[in-house]
Amino acid sequence: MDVIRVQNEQEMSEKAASLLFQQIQQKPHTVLGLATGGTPKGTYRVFVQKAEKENIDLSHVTTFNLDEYVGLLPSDTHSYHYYMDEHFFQPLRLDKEQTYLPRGDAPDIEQETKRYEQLITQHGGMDVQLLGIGENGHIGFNEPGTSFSSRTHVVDLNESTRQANARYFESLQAVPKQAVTMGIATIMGSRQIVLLASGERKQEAMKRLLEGDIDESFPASILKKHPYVTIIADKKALSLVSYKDMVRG
Ligand SMILES: N[C@@H]1[C@@H](O)[C@H](O)[C@@H](COP(=O)(O)O)O[C@@H]1O
Repeated sequence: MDVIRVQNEQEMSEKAASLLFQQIQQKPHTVLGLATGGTPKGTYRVFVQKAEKENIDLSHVTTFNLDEYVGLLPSDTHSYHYYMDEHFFQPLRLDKEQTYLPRGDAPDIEQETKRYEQLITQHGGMDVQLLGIGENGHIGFNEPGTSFSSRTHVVDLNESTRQANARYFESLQAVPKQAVTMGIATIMGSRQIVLLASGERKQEAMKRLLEGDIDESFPASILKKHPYVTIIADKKALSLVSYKDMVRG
């Protein structure tokens, strides 16, 4: 894993957006794997600004998001569909046919997990997958204990994850109890992975990621087995990491 240490969230966002642009420049038909949460918002903002300013052609890009809450309509302001429309798809004027998320409102949710996994396969998998990290090491919504061989599936969200995400809802009760997420093997199938982390809230997770063992109790640890992972993290997120020699920037 290549670790790039940056000063702050802004620098993290600029570096991440640049990586995405480089990828698209090299391969206009790029399949991007996208993430939600607070962490990638800055990356999307910088990306949108640069795409507009430089009039970058994104017409051949396809996107697949990691996850979606079960039971929310795409029009629900708390859904990841809505988040992506607001921060990325609409500002970039991407077509519905180029942007995919699992449907949390599908009548047959198990069937939806299979459909989504097949769609990813049909598109040849992701070229670059953007990831955040949960405080408990989850990636996508793959909670601790998820099999490393998992494909897109339905998960019961941990109480700690629901609490961490309650800030986006009116109350903890309003946070859905389930989600559809790409599995860990689905994520690992991406040809490149870029994991972002910012702020003190992530310092324990980054320490365990960089210094701990590969274990299903900490889902992100599997990334150590991927040949092409770039971690872009700010000083605060890396403040507990003692393997300074792993860290450049
Ligand atoms: N499903 C998302 C993850 O993809 C994200 O990485 C995590 C961290 O979110 P944040 O970036 O807001 O800390 O939150 C959610 O659980």
